[in-house]
Amino acid sequence: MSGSGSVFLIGPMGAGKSTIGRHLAELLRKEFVDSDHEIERRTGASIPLIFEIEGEPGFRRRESAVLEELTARADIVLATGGGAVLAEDNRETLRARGTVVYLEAPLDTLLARTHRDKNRPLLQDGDRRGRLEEILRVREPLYRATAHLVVATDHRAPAVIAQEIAAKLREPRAHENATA
Ligand SMILES: Nc1ncnc2c1ncn2[C@@H]1O[C@H](COP(=O)(O)OP(=O)(O)OP(=O)(O)O)[C@@H](O)[C@H]1O
Ligand SMILES: O=C(O)C1=C[C@@H](O)[C@@H](O)[C@H](O)C1
Ligand SMILES: [Mg+2]
Repeated sequence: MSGSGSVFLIGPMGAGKSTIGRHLAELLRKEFVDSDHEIERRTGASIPLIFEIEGEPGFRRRESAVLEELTARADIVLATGGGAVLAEDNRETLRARGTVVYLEAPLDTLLARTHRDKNRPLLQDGDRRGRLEEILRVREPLYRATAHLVVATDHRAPAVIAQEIAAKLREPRAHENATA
């Protein structure tokens, strides 16, 4: 963890990174930035279209470039994309430049929260449960290894979770807990 004052939210699709991030930024009086939105803004294309044209590898290259830039900023709350932890460079950068908070939720909750959304190309059609299960199997250890703090998000409103994160961030040394 650095002294940048920035907070980076990680976790799978539907964990609430974008939603909770906005609340948290307001509470902490920091700027809120969403890396998925930033990628869309810079390319002028939606995430599904980027996946369609450039494939997942193309999207991941854009994601890493945007993360490299955004994580260098001080005093922001950053909602990362669900796959941000897949690249080792991203994991190292996140951990070194801010306090990393893993928002976790059980599979059924994640499925319910991403049920209607058409903006997540990795969860369209077919066996959504099977795909999300596989995604979690691969990523869960990476989320844990990258996080300074782990926060459960099930059965609680985003604003309440944001308050809990803000309180934890105020605890001396709490965010120094290394899970890696
Ligand atoms: N704690 C919560 N309780 C109930 N619903 C929630 C909670 N957090 C988020 N949601 C809802 O779940 C959906 C997904 O949340 P959000 O878009 O913030 O997830 P995300 O982690 O940013 O996902 P992605 O990685 O795909 O960007 C939204 O409709 C949001 O309103
Ligand atoms: O979990 C993922 O791999 C993704 C999550 C979203 O935030 C977007 O970054 C994109 O849909 C990919
Ligand atoms: Mg999001």
